[in-house]
Amino acid sequence: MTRLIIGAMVRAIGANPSGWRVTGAHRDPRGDAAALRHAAKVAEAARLDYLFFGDWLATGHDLEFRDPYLVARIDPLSAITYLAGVTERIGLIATANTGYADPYALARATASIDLLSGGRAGLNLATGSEPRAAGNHGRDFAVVNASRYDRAAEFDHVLRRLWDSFEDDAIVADVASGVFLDPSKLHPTDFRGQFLSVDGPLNVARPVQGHLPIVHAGTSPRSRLFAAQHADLALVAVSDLEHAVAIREELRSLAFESGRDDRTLKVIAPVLPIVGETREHAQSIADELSELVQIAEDWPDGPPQAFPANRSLAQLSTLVGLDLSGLSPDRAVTPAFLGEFSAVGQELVEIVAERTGRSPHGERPPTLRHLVVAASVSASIIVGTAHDIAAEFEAWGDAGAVDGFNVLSAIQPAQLDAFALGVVPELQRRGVFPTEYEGHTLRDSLGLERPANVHVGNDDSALATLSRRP
Ligand SMILES: Cc1cc2nc3c(=O)[nH]c(=O)nc-3n(C[C@H](O)[C@H](O)[C@H](O)COP(=O)(O)O)c2cc1C
Repeated sequence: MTRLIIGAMVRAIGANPSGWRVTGAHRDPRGDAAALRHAAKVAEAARLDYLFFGDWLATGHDLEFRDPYLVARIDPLSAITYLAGVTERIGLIATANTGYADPYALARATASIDLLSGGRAGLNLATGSEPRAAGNHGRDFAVVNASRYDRAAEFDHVLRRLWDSFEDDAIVADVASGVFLDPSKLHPTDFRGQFLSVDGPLNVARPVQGHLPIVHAGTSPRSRLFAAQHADLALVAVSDLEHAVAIREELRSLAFESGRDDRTLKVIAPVLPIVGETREHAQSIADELSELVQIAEDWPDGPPQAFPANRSLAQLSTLVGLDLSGLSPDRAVTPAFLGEFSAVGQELVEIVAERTGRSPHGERPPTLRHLVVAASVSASIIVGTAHDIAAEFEAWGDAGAVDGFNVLSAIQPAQLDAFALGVVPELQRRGVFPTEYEGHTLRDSLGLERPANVHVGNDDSALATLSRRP
């Protein structure tokens, strides 16, 4: 039996493109403070391991149609700092982009949050490939993009060196003698690399956790190598269980080859469960979400320029192998119509049936809209009761496909509440998720040791050479 790691991937207005349109959903980012507080309280009461905040360094009208939560959101370091003050046990992971962040400023902010939260902070190092981010930071995108993983490796090295500036017992604060600091235990960083140059030392005490747990999310082989060499949690996009097993094996062997204990690399998959009291109830929620996703044909005068091309009957036509132009998106897929579909089209119909309960042979057949949505919304969705979802999670853990899940909520707060109050107790009943926090820090929750300070037991002249080699 596997102890799963479970965190909530927080998207304040919901992770489904139409989640914000559902009655009762949080939809105005100006009210995120209350929404984030609520999410944190609910997740902590359910004993989730962490709240995870992604990031995106640009905005625009196109994002409204793709991932509306990206349009306007609280910056992740601000979010976790805020939540550190209203929670006590749950881990708090923020994303930073190594292409644009300044390592000294980031080491300082994250060490501070770790100290303020009693050792509950984690850091997701993204190399994000959004071209508009470059313009927002006065950088050349082509340069940033070409070298992003080399810079990320240097960045991780420098962060750890900065966090090691103070030995744990460097601050003496001895009232009797008047000695505040033992200067032999404060170490310069003195790093000169290809991309980064940092003198140090950092002006914040060593984080409670020594080094914050590092997360990395990506899809390319280079991303996987970076995760294997530098991360504690690898966040991977997987299509199915077999794919997940293969990716986890690959990551673990890369970690082993790079000289690590491969068990210290935890592989986490994002998943979007749609939870209902019965299977039919869950399917009706998924059905409503599909109905509320706008597709190109919803605009009588043509969709806005920024609208995604894949959310259209034109795109669906190529998948099902039929010309659907001019048809209504609400056209039912009847058995006769289905008979004309390609194999890919038939598979889409099966996905829709699994998610929404609609079948061409039933009373409520799927429509073309359902197929467009199933083809264009890429999240890994599981629809069912708490029992169904817990059983699926357990099966993935037992198959060695993942060490845990980052849980997305389609509708906030309703779906995070349903997961926390329904699925988590079911996972606990099955013995795959603990009922209490096991320790005090995020590392404790993740089963990770606190790393030693690189300066302890080392002589600094040897380190001077090391520090110049990322
Ligand atoms: C599950 C997952 C979550 C991600 N979250 C973020 C994020 O919050 N911010 C970001 O800039 N990039 C994020 N990324 C994108 C990666 O940082 C990277 O840009 C993308 O995977 C393409 O680069 P790659 O080919 O090196 O993997 C995420 C990727 C995955 C798979």
